[in-house]
Amino acid sequence: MWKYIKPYLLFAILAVCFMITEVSMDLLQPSLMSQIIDEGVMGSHNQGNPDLDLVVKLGLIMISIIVIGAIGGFLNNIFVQNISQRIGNKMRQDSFKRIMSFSFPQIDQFGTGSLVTRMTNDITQVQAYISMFIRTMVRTGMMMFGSIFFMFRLDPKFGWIVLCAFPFVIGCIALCLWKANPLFDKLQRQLDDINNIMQEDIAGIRMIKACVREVYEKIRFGKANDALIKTQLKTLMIFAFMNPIMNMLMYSVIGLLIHFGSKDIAAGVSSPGTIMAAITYTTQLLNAILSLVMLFQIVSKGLASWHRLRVILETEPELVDGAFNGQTLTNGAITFEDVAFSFPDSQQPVLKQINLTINPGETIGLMGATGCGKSSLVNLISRFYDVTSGRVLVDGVDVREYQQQALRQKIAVVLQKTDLFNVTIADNIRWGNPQASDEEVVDTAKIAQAHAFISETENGYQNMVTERGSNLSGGQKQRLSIARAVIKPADIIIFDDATSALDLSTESNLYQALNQQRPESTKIIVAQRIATLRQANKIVVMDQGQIVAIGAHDELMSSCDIYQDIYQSQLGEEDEANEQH
Ligand SMILES: Nc1ncnc2c1ncn2[C@@H]1O[C@H](COP(=O)(O)OP(=O)(O)OP(=O)(O)O)[C@@H](O)[C@H]1O
Repeated sequence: MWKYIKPYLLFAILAVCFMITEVSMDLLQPSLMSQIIDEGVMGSHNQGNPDLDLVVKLGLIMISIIVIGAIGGFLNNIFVQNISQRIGNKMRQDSFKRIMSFSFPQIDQFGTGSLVTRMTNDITQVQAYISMFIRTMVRTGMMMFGSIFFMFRLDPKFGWIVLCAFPFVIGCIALCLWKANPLFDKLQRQLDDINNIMQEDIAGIRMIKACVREVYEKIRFGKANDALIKTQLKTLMIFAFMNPIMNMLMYSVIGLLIHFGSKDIAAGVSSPGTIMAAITYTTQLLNAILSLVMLFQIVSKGLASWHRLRVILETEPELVDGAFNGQTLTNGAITFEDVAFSFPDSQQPVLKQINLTINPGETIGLMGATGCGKSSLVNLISRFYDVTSGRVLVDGVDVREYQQQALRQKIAVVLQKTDLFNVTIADNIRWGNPQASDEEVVDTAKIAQAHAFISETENGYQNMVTERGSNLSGGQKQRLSIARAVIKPADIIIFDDATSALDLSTESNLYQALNQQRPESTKIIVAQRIATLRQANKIVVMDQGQIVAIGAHDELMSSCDIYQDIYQSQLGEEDEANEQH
């Protein structure tokens, strides 16, 4: 936390100075008021005759004090808000940067909902904590000590009455915080749960409606929401007890002050102004204690949130950058050397003994039953995950030795799941290469077989894509994702089941155009359909995490049983594909 506060230390000191000014002015008021009553109105120094000149003079001083106090409070507020907003902003930026450097398993470990809660709600809590701390801590501390000091000055007896009430006040606050603190942690975790459900449900609303699961999801959300409300109410109940107890304590003190004060007035050793000032100081003290309670609540919440943020800020990225900047002699060569891979937290090997060499410019088809490890294998090339053993080399260099950005600059990937952004079609394509000209965008869309449908839309390339591409068909989304990858000047292009929503003719045109326009790029095509892979230089057949055969279509037809079985099961499609050629 110090790291974030340090740059604003001067501002914080100034804010404290303004607050001291405000509180000092507040503390002077009751004494002045007492003087106005005793000397001005009651004329205690003028044989009982009211001194109106003194009342006007002291009244003007009092107004000046109020104005100075208000200016101090105003400036303090501006400085404090400025500091807390800037600190929150910096924390948000740092957390975002750190999250961007996390590996996929690290993101999974936190959960998207929790990361969003930490970046939003937790940062707001920390901001509130910082501003309350600077503002209320100083104000409350000064008010408490100042009020007690002035009470002793008015009459030591009054000071002792207030001091005797203090152990009860502190005991009451300590008890409440001890009870409430664990609940603050719980509240944040329950907010995580709610955010997770909300995120899943809003993103998957179409599926929820399609499966008529609205009621189930409502119940699931309701349960999480109820749990949160229950904890919130528990916390509120704890603090709801506190205010009346504090009020009771302080009114008892006021009662005692009036009791002893009236006796002193009767005995002629005190005045009504003194009693009034003592009561005002007690009220100021009560308010200070009540804000202290609030401060403790916000500090406890803020600290719980800060702890959750720290976990993000102090989590080291799992994938450590290598030193290599990606300048190689060859472009697009890939080698798997004895690679094995398991997902973190899983003992089950997903890939075993993978040995494979892919030459620059080659087109490789990757096929096999669902779940056999095809995506896992291609994910190792971009270093989305690290191998468990063995090596993956890109252009002769182990991917772990690359600077991650330099490595990924060489590779364009079209993932199985299409993610488009809420910008224009042109900008979605340009995402792969922000420097690309309008002409390049159109040329790439033509390769991806997207130009025709884009041209038919009302605004063409300037048409907005709605969130997650919900205004496009599955095949259109896939084609835009392909265009986004192809526009990137990469040596390697990976299609991970990227054309599953395209008909065979469109798919065939796409690969033909790609081979013509980008002959030098190495292409890896993961697909289930043999028709998709027939033009590949080599087809790699996988089964249960292992490579069981490598060869061209005709070779595999005569030597690989698994390939033959897949061929037989897709015979209808094959005929259609032959017709396309
Ligand atoms: N993030 C993950 N954590 C743990 N296990 C995973 C993860 N992703 C995939 N798996 C498991 O790893 C295995 C291989 O998955 P992978 O996605 O590589 O298969 P695939 O051949 O690409 O499948 P498909 O053709 O269905 O896309 C599967 O058994 C899957 O359950």
